[in-house]
Amino acid sequence: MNILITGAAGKIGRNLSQHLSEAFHLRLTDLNIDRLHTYQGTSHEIMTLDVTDPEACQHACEGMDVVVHLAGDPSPNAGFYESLLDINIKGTFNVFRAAKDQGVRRVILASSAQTIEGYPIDAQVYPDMPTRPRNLYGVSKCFGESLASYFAYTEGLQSVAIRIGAYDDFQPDGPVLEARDMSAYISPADLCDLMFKAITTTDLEPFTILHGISNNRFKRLNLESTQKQVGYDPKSDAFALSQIALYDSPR
Ligand SMILES: NC(=O)C1=CN([C@@H]2O[C@H](COP(=O)(O)OP(=O)(O)OC[C@H]3O[C@@H](n4cnc5c(N)ncnc54)[C@H](O)[C@@H]3O)[C@@H](O)[C@H]2O)C=CC1
Ligand SMILES: O=C(O)[C@H]1OC(=O)[C@H](O)[C@@H](O)[C@@H]1O
Repeated sequence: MNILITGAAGKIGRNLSQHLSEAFHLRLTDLNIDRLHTYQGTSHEIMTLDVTDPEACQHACEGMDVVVHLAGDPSPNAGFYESLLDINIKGTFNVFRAAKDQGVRRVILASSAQTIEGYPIDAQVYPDMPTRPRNLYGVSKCFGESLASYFAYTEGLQSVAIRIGAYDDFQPDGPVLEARDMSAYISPADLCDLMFKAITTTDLEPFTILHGISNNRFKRLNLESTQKQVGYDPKSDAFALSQIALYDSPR
């Protein structure tokens, strides 16, 4: 299977690319490909891609089976005109448009827990509840989900939106996470597992929303449908990790 990854040089992209490189042929793209030099001379491709350029997106999607769209401004404080409009909104449209035009079978979108962050902190959110973003970054991810649904049901391009939570490598000597971030936490290993399953599961609906958090004792997003739809089996629990951190290395 040929897989295009946008934003492959970013925090999530570097980890995911490494994980997927054993099983698939990858076309790794980013605005800045310096951090992808380790793939030079391998069977994988490296390509500079600015997702705000529609023609370049068409070229990048040629011959691909699946697109994993990670490129974007990941900051919940990002400004609308400063970056969200061009990168997260127009860029995401360019990637979906090109994927459809070039015959890609499935697009996986890096959506976010920020699509529902406006719900009260003690509410657990299910995928079929209306979105409730608390910032314009979350709004840009809601746009991405609507776009994915449009391409799925109107244009026949299967799509999956993964609402990624607080992605991080838990460092025992790092800062203590707040309760919300622990309930929305996803470990790199769990996200890699979920992405792999989003790529390989065959019997999905045209458009699917998956919840990307770990098996945290208290969960900001409910995992039942995600587990059922793709067999997601998360192993990490931020609350357990944090107790280990608190007891093992007093801060
Ligand atoms: N890190 C997290 O906790 C979460 C991240 N996400 C989403 O996952 C995706 C990846 O996030 P991270 O890896 O954390 O962010 P990151 O900032 O580390 O990586 C994003 C990558 O996109 C690239 N990029 C930016 N503008 C571009 C453009 N115009 N064309 C092509 N590439 C461009 C950057 O060079 C960077 O390598 C983003 O879409 C983000 O919104 C969603 C939920 C949580
Ligand atoms: O909701 C969250 O915790 C995360 O969501 C996101 O989409 C952001 O990119 C990341 O900076 C946040 O930490």
